[in-house]
Amino acid sequence: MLTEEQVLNALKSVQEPHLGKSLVELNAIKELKIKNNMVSLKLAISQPGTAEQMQLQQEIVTAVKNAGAESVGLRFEKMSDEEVAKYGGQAQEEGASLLKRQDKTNFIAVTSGKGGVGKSTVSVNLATSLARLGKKVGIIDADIYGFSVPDMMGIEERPKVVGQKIYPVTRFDVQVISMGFFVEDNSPIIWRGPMLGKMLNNFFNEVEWDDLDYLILDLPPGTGDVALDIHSMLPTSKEIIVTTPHATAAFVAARAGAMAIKTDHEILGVVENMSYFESKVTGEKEYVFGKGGGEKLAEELKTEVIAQIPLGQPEIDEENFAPSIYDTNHPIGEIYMDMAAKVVEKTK
Ligand SMILES: Nc1ncnc2c1ncn2[C@@H]1O[C@H](COP(=O)(O)OP(=O)(O)OP(=O)(O)O)[C@@H](O)[C@H]1O
Repeated sequence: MLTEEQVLNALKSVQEPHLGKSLVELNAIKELKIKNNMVSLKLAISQPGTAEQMQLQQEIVTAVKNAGAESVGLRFEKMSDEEVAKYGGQAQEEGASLLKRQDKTNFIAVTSGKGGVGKSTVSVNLATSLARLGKKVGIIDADIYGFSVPDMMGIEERPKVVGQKIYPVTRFDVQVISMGFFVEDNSPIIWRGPMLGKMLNNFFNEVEWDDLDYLILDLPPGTGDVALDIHSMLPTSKEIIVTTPHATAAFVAARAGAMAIKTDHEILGVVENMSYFESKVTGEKEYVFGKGGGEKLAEELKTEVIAQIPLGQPEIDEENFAPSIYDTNHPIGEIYMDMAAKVVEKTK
């Protein structure tokens, strides 16, 4: 069994990037929990949200894993100015980077255990509905293995690039950035882990986001590298988990949820998609994919079901073509508006 002492020992060799002293020497470890060899750490550093933090994260994870940890969850906070001054550094000026605006922007990661359950559909409709409620909203299509947000929202243009800066495309008052904007002809991309994290980091730092109340992250399904990257890059991000009502789907989704719990991320709720089919004629509900998966998952993750979305398709609007966006007067559009209102309530 891994002990606190072993973890601290391992961290003696890791230096705070801006102060040039070890994390232990700086008293930077504010919280250390170990459960079944899974380590969770809270650290105070002088300049959170910089590229150096990414480097530091990797060093910490490597060191603690080498000491015997199975997984390492990290949270960062800003060291007090007094401490920074004491250790010989200078407090950093507030910059424009999104990662430094975590107090102003609510980051909401939309995840699922497996593909095809409607995670992207939920993400784009949540984003659009929040914008319809008057919120300033952005969305990052981080589902690098299957980016679909531009198509779903009917976006044909590409972001403007001026020098080093990328300007998101705005559609339905939502600022949109997708991996799909940066690959030619839908060609399949094979991403290596570090490249992926780097790309995401660019999305946070090099995209000129306008003010944002909400940034929705459409993550790849599962509990892989990207989910982990997001968890450590955005300590304040909250999570919505999408599942279908099928028991197996809910079981797989529970794993994605377990990751959020392990890394201390708040789960805003479960969305059960494809919950039922409602007959337009009789109004009768048919539970095509089973029943109760969302409820069961919510119970397991100690959260609630914030929406049950039936099977259905948006009306096609030739003028304003967006194949996956529901209108506010569509019954499913109304469900999404209710869900967005719940999200606003929960993130107040
Ligand atoms: N409630 C629904 N009723 C009918 N079709 C739906 C519903 N939700 C999603 N779909 C359809 O199911 C397919 C998969 O949805 P979507 O791409 O949103 O899933 P995903 O979980 O993001 O998948 P992936 O991880 O593969 O990107 C799409 O064709 C979408 O239009």
